[in-house]
Amino acid sequence: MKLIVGIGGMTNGGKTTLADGLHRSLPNCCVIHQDDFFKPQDQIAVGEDGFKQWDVPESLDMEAMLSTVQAWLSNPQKFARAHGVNVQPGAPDTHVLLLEGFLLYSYKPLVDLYSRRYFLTVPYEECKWRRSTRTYTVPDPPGLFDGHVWPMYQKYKREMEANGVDVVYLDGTKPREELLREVLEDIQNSLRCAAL
Ligand SMILES: Nc1ncnc2c1ncn2[C@@H]1O[C@H](COP(=O)(O)OP(=O)(O)OP(=O)(O)O)[C@@H](O)[C@H]1O
Ligand SMILES: NC(=O)c1ccc[n+]([C@@H]2O[C@H](CO)[C@@H](O)[C@H]2O)c1
Ligand SMILES: [Mg+2]
Repeated sequence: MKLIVGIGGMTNGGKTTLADGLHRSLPNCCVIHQDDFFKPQDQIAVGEDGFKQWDVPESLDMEAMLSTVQAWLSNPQKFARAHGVNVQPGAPDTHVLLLEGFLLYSYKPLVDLYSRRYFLTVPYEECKWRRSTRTYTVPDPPGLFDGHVWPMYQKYKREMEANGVDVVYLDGTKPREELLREVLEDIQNSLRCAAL
């Protein structure tokens, strides 16, 4: 049985933290990080606002991300081994793929492949504060959060809702352990239901 789970939501909602926790807790579980599919810096458009447009789907090579998902789908055992995930010999033949990223539900060819779509959010002030503590491979220039990151987040979330994408919202201000427990139980339930 194969289950694809999306850990999506806003920047600094806690997606990578949650995905890492799930990865450690679930057997035969692989993770694909959307941030690994950013195009090189010189291919990122500069908007009329003067900011590099990182937070739009065009900044990501989503075809490459889809190919990676297809490689997992065609042979999850082989994919797991190639990515250093121990395949449990005696365990039921159950494989989970976690996709983790900030624009998971805006790319049509992927959107129907998820068995479950989570969406982490925190309030604006918390998001802005957490972001200010981070240094990305290309550090945020002054004003990027309010000028680009936040408006694009709102735009693509509105679009997702208008398209009727079914997501489970998670409150990213809850303690890490609580979020992990909640989502882990939910995934384990899905696995049990799918096995019936
Ligand atoms: N449940 C939580 N409560 C408080 N802080 C958290 C929680 N989860 C993660 N954090 C902190 O918030 C910051 C962002 O976490 P994380 O990197 O997991 O988020 P992300 O959604 O993957 O962000 P990015 O947009 O950079 O991919 C980190 O400093 C992390 O330690
Ligand atoms: N990983 C990167 O190459 C990169 C470069 C510049 C900005 N970002 C930010 O990452 C966040 C998603 O995790 C987005 O909000 C980008 O702004 C990433
Ligand atoms: Mg992250």
